[in-house]
Amino acid sequence: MNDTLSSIGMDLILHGIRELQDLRGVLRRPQIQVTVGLFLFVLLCLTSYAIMTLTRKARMLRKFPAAWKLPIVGSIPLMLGSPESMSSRVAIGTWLWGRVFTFWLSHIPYLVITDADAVQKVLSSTKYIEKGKNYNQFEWLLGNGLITSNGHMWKEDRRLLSPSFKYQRFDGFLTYFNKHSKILVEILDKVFVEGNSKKDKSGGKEKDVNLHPYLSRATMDFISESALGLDSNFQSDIHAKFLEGVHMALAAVRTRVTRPWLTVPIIWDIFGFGKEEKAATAVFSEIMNEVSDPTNILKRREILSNNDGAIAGTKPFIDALLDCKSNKDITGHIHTIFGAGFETTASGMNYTLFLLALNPHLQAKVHEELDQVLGKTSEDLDVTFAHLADLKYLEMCIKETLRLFPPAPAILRNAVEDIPLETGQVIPKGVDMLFFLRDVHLDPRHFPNPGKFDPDRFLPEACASRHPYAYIPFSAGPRNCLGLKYAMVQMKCCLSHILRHFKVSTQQKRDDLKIVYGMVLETSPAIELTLTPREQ
Ligand code: HEM
Repeated sequence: MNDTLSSIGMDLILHGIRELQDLRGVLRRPQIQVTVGLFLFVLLCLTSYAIMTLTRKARMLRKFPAAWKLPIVGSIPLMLGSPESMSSRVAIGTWLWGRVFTFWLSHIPYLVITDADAVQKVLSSTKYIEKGKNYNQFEWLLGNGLITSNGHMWKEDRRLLSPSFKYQRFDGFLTYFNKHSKILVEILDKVFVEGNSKKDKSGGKEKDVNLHPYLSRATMDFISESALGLDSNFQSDIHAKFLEGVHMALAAVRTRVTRPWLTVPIIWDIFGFGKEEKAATAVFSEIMNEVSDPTNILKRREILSNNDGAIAGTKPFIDALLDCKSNKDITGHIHTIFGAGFETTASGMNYTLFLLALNPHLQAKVHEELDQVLGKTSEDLDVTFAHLADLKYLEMCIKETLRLFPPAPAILRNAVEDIPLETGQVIPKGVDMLFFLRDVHLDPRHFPNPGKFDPDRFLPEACASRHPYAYIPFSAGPRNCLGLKYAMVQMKCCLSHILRHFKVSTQQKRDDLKIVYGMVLETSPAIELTLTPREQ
């Protein structure tokens, strides 16, 4: 009996193999290959057409204007082109389809939002605080903490971190900001005054210099000491490799953001991006492991218990974190604060200096204010909170800069439920919403002649009558930037030191620069400036 069964089984297997061989033979014929290929293609087109038109999401999204789309690839062809042209393509999209439109990344729909009313509807709500799906690719920089977390975890983290970002706690931070700003001024003095900047070969004139790396290193020192209470001395050259790594990794993020079809892991690796990205992020991780090493945390605990090394009144972020259950949690939060806090403020300051260089008459007003508030002499002076409160025009210049060059150019949210808009349209549950902050800021309904650099837009009376969500460089609502006040104090303090000592000029024009949307807003080419001592 068993023999009969096994021989039948054997026959069946042999029969199956023969059938497969026949099928392979058939499939080898070119006509059949073309037919099967065509069949699969049509099937794929029909499936993708069905997803883009018949699903619940698609039917609800039909109420919104939509970017042109094709079966299978969706609106991806509109993304082809250099990363530098992405910002102008968003602007063209806004012009063609309005301030809320749908964009299909293959079969995945996104809603691009740059309308202040729609922004307010989503960002002001405590319900719509879930981040979009794409944040995991930023984990190397931002850690696995507040910025990338969702739901219950986010609420816990926000509750834990919020007290340490209270304005009253920043008194001590000013000590750090003053100390490292003075070091920065000394370094810049060497670069520009002691002739270390390269001469322009053609005219023998001083060549403009990219200040961004100097500003980044200074902001790393600010954040390092504010977070840990320990001086990591990033402005010395030891960490030069680190910035290189960060900028390489940011370039990889730019590629990911602007060419999402490359980010399928296998394609990413085949094109060699994976290797490059790993090498770049490894440099950053190395530094992160060093600064947020548990031994540093222990050292900080020791300083606090001995109370001998801490600057009086200074409470670094880590003090608020020492209640965390594990050192691993503390390390994660420190990583997030670092990642969020250095490139953003370095960019904000670089763009402010650039726009003041292009507008010497406005720069003169800043200098006048600095002379009035801080005194004309170049004597060593620490900027205090009282000074900062009086530096109103400088603050208006920074705010206007963040409107035109918001360092964090875009944010993502996921619709955890249907979101009805005032217009009658409903954002369907599950769709990712993409907010381009610079494009929100360039709406002429809220900022007439939007491209013009005009700090007076931030006079109190002008702000009072403006739409509350027309200006959102730090995002807005319950999930806004926790470091907003910290960032403003830090940028004002550091810029007042730089501008007290130097006049800033540039040979570049605004039109020479292309805006590049990545994780941080960049320009191509990089901004280059010349600093001249004011006392000369
Ligand atoms: C000019 C400087 C800065 C700008 C323009 C800026 C902008 C932003 C934006 C737009 C977000 C929202 C991100 C999103 O929803 O995806 C954000 C979140 C955040 N920022 Fe900033 N930021 C700046 C500086 C800082 C600094 C210096 C720190 C820390 C010291 C910081 C800490 C954070 C944190 C922790 C979050 C996450 C908040 C949450 O999800 O609850 N930021 N920032």
